[in-house]
Amino acid sequence: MKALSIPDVLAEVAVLVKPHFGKGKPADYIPQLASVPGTKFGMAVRTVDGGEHVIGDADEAFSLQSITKVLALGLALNRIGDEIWTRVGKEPSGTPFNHLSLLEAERGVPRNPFINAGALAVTDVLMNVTRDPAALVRDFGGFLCGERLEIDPAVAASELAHAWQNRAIASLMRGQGTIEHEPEAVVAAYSRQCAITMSCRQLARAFLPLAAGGFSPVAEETIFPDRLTRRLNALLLTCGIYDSVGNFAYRVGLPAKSGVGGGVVAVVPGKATVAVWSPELDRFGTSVVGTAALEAFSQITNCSVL
Ligand SMILES: NC(=O)CC[C@H](N)C(=O)O
Repeated sequence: MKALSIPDVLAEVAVLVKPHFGKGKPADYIPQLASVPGTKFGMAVRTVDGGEHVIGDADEAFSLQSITKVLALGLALNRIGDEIWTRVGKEPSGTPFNHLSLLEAERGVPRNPFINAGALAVTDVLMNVTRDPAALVRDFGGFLCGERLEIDPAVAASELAHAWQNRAIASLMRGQGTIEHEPEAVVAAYSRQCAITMSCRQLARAFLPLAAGGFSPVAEETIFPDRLTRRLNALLLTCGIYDSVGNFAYRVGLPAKSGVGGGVVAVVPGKATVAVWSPELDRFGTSVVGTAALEAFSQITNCSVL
């Protein structure tokens, strides 16, 4: 990264993203998320050497949604290791995150752990080690950011009440043997996991091991071996932004994960994590302003890994 100070960069980014408000819209298929004001914008940078810089609504908690899939995968890899890859692949899907078409054609084995099918398979694995996988993921995230986290019960209930597509995915996988537990229980656990909330500041802290060779400066503990950290970043780079991951890599050039709550967290390996939140989404389910902010950040600081 260039020598420009990070607070100056954040201030510049906040100006540059202004024209992008109003171009997307908050998720409406989970009704509880539709009511979050589209004008929200927060951003946090945490550097591996302890720097922390925030701007805007960076301390307001938002719904993590698919960003939790990275934490769940990290837990599953730590608990059962490479066996996870017998249940789920490592390829970009090229289809929307909640689609079934490939799943049926590919015998119930999801393309990757970050589409809904893959995340449901990971939840199913975690159900073998705990009765409450969502609480395990919440507590893991809390450990990584050094603060207690919450699961928003209204968001969890709202998603579960409308989770017909995810029920279909889970049923298909149960039929094919990719998941072992009752589809309804897996979908309920997954919906609760998606409803975990964090602020940008907490999110940047929680993902710091992915920028620091697996070590968490916040928890003062090695979370992942270095090789696994590289592999998680490879998955983020190729599968973290669903079926617009190519466009995101072209514009931002960083491993990252988005969620339909409007959060996006990006990793600058060896240097920092950058978390941004803004609820208006593009048609692929990623924050419009969040992507623009990370694109500006990456360009100004010249931190793209590509
Ligand atoms: N892309 C997302 O954030 C999707 C998560 C959401 N809970 C779902 O399953 O549809």
